[in-house]
Amino acid sequence: MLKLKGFSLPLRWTTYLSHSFVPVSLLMSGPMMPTLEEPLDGEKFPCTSFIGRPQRSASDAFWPRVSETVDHHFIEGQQCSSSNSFQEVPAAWRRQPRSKLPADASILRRFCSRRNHKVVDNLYDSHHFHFRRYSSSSNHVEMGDLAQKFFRGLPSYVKVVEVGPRDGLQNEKSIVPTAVKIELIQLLAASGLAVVEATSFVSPKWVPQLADAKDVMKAIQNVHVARFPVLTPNIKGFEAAVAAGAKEVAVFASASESFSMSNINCSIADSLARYQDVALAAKNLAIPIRGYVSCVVGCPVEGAVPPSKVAYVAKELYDMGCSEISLGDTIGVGTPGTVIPMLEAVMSVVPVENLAVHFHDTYGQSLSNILVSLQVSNLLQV
Ligand SMILES: CC(C)(COP(=O)([O-])OP(=O)([O-])OC[C@H]1O[C@@H](n2cnc3c(N)ncnc32)[C@H](O)[C@@H]1OP(=O)([O-])[O-])[C@@H](O)C(=O)NCCC(=O)NCCSC(=O)C[C@@](C)(O)CC(=O)[O-]
Repeated sequence: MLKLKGFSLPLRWTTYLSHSFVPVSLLMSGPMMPTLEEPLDGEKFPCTSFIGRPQRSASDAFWPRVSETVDHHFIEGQQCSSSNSFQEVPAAWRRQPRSKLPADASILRRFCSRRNHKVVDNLYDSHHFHFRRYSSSSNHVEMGDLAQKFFRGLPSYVKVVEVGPRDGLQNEKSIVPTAVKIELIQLLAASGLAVVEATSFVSPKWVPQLADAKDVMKAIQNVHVARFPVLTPNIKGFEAAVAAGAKEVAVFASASESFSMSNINCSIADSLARYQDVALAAKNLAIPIRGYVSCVVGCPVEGAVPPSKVAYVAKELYDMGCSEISLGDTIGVGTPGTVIPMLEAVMSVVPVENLAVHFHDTYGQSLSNILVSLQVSNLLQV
């Protein structure tokens, strides 16, 4: 919990990376693969019963929650969580809750500025740190060489898209005051984050938490240090977003039919048709549009999702004009063993420069998934 303007802000950080991927075809070879573990056994992931619930108006009606203690934890000094998570988290995959979370705005500032270095810089800093540590000791010269070889396989540039104010807050039951959201966005931007996904122009009946999207956008119009894309599920949302001052939008499809129905109340095909309209309108106004694909490795209802389905949806979004396709492990069930073949399939149809990854940390796999994604994207550059 963060306290901002006297309000306890239940932040949920989502890691969303966009970076220069490089097409790769020989991904499954290498000594790493046999040691990979799956957090869940079998084809089916744990099911939730939220599909087909008559009551969809509550913000958590389609996103099952985990308890606060499971949900909030830190990985390498960052608060990570998954808003789109299962209720049942296998005990073996639970992490210890962080006992001391930042408690006021000044701590949030420190926290935010540290996060500015997260994933991009934290990832690299920690790698460099390990490398220096190993190579500074004569006992570890060999390890230094190994580390050097290993980390040479990472891209030199990674773009981070912060999605906390949107993805982090969208499932919170208690409505976060608009002023708190605005301050959060301002602080994130002030910390140096170049892209902060600010809110969603979705139906307030489906996501009451973000019903103040217009007011939030209005209040950040004078913040010029960052870009503030917003989610738009249809042309109505797009028009409202543009009227509110949005200069970038994102559409969100799914690789799972069940999830598509549950999330946006239509089939994958219908959603793609809707997004065609949004993409056309965005093109006419020269507004950059990004596309998410949800459930890229697993769906809470359908279980494992075939990489070919992800590739299909990603390609459709790319072809209609999405300049960046974000591949979302919506429920955090991905592991390097499932993420790599998925990336391989998508990279065979969408240029790697146009891909991004979005991992939830439900089972503590997000950092390893990010790492393999970076490695996969850079493999041909090594
Ligand atoms: C898509 C709809 C709108 C379809 O919802 P629907 O009920 O099928 O829509 P409808 O066209 O029948 O309209 C119903 C009502 O909603 C209104 N409406 C219709 N559109 C809008 C709009 N844009 N903004 C405001 N209001 C809207 C519309 O005007 C009407 O109002 P009424 O006449 O009943 O008063 C709904 O299902 C919806 O809003 N879903 C959004 C759900 C959502 O935001 N989910 C979380 C997104 S996160 C995600 O998907 C994953 C991601 C991106 O994080 C990556 C990852 O982790 O995988």
